[in-house]
Amino acid sequence: AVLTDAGTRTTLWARRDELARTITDDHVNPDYLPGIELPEGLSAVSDIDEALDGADLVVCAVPSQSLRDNLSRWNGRIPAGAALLSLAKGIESETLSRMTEVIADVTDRPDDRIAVLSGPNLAREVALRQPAATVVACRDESVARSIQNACTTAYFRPYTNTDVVGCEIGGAVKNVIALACGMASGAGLGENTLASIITRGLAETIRLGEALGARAETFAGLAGVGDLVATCSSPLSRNRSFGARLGEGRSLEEAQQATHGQVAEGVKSCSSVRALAAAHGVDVPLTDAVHRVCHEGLPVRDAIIALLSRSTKPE
Ligand SMILES: NC(=O)c1ccc[n+]([C@@H]2O[C@H](COP(=O)([O-])OP(=O)(O)OC[C@H]3O[C@@H](n4cnc5c(N)ncnc54)[C@H](O)[C@@H]3O)[C@@H](O)[C@H]2O)c1
Ligand SMILES: O=P(O)(O)OC[C@H](O)CO
Repeated sequence: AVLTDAGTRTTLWARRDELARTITDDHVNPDYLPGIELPEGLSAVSDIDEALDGADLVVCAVPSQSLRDNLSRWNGRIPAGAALLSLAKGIESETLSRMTEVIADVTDRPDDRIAVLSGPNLAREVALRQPAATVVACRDESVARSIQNACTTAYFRPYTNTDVVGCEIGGAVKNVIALACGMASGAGLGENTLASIITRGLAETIRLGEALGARAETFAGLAGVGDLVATCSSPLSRNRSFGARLGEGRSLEEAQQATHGQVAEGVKSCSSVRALAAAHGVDVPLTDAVHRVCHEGLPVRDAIIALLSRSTKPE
């Protein structure tokens, strides 16, 4: 919708033909964005060849853990000169790869044709055309600028950056920290706790990002603190809502069922972020606590006690 509003001719690919037809003919996506009118010029198809035909830019918006599988099926059909843009915010479980690394691995394209878009961009608010800013990052700044041009509208303001690693780590780790905020909120805790989690969550994001080669200042920007605050504060966030259900005492299975098939990326990425941090000798106590609650059955109350009983240290 943003690309179409920006004047960029856009074809959406959907797996279900029926949904593709509803988007093209009725300009709505009732399962995911009920009550929102999509731009008239936006069309959708279920045939991947039709979607990719003549594309200059391929925007990958499937969940992180399915990107490799989808891209492998699309690979031979992506036009040779096309740039690829990732919207996904996660770390692949099996390989601990960032999404642009998965794209490079599968498509064998150079880094300067692969970009990421990340920022405080809750889908429903963007689709409602509420003002928001974001970051388009690519190692080649001219590619980032051309993608910026392709998606700038009166309500959507992208900034460019060349720090791909920082933008991707910011996007993946904020989902894990939003789960932690949801857990605290679901357990009945208030704003001091949430602000402490957000701030210390940012500290561990920066530690991990710098260890991976990111620039610290990226985390002070939209793809860092911007997205972290939006996701940790909003009831629209699937990650925060998922954490809140766990904080209320529901099981992982019950929390999963309540998502109605939508993805809360942090549930899988908490384990991959934790493993990535361990591989680089980086301490990520909040991520570790989220992993233990989600995957080792640790009650939220015990996770809070464990976090607060660590030895004290300078900020
Ligand atoms: N929703 C947001 O507000 C938002 C904002 C910015 C970035 N993102 C990121 O975008 C990515 C996609 O999230 P989303 O919000 O669209 O998730 P979603 O769960 O709302 O929708 C995912 C879409 O992908 C499809 N899908 C699911 N599994 C698939 C598979 N194996 N192969 C192909 N398609 C599949 C679903 O049918 C659905 O259309 C995530 O990494 C998310 O973090 C989401
Ligand atoms: O709904 P969430 O938790 O996946 O978050 C959506 C976006 O990433 C916010 O920028």
